[in-house]
Amino acid sequence: MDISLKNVEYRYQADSPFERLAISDVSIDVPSGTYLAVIGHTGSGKSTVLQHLNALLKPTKGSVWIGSREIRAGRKEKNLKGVREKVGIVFQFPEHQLFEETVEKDIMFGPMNFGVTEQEAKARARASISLVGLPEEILEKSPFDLSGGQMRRVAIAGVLAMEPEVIVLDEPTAGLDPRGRKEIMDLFYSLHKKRNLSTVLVTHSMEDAARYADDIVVMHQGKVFTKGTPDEIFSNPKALIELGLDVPEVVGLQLMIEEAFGTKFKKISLSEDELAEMVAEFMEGGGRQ
Ligand SMILES: Nc1ncnc2c1ncn2[C@@H]1O[C@H](COP(=O)(O)OP(=O)(O)OP(=O)(O)O)[C@@H](O)[C@H]1O
Repeated sequence: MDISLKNVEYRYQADSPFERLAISDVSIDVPSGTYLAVIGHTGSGKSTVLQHLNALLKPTKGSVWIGSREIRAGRKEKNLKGVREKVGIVFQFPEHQLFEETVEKDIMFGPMNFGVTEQEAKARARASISLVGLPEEILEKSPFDLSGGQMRRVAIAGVLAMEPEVIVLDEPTAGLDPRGRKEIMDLFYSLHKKRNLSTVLVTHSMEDAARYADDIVVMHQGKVFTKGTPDEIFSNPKALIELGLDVPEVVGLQLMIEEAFGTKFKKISLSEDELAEMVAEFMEGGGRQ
């Protein structure tokens, strides 16, 4: 299922004295099966964009296509259950939304809310708990007896149990230790690859954007500043640094070497091996390229 934002504007509390323009003229495509990262400084509009992807917010100008359904500004939209079911959002700290007395009931809640039978919801709970790498026994436990990392996985299992066609991740690893972060990011990447699950990742981590995404959108002050492949985006690291963003460590190293020698590499690379080769060549040439 493709998703497409076309010239979207969104104003919070529109037509009130508290109106606030959050995003404007935002056009973003998420073709079926792609992995898109959305990066940008705090307040640049990432979460606002994200909530348009399953019609939690409706544009105040422009339109959003979610599969064959168009959500257009100024039009009353009825029955959005269908699109909400197909686009699962993992919000920041999703474990804060756990509330049932057992893990199983928590995971079953979403599917049953969308009309899935109890038996089918139970089967989905078993399947999704194993997808997130937890043992089946955990289904009988209270979510509140689990560790923080396990709670996060249970909350993610709840979204996966909806069997979405697109998954949207808002800083899904916030608050986890580095190992937990990598495990969760690898889990989403393998779901993306194995099931061709379209994935949209909102992140402050340039490393994750560079490592996992096919395409990156950089938001700045409510607009799309630039978009492209990781190689394209990070080939101009100074533009990102001027926006107050980090760059991946390997790109930062290249900038440091360039500054130290006062010369430029022919290109910026995201691969550590390529960097090692470039540095070797650079040194052989006496620090000139
Ligand atoms: N509920 C709201 N009411 C009014 N203004 C809001 C609301 N939510 C966000 N905004 C404003 O909209 C703009 C974009 O915010 P948004 O949360 O989309 O940015 P963000 O890039 O996701 O930030 P962060 O990285 O901090 O999550 C900001 O100016 C913000 O203050």
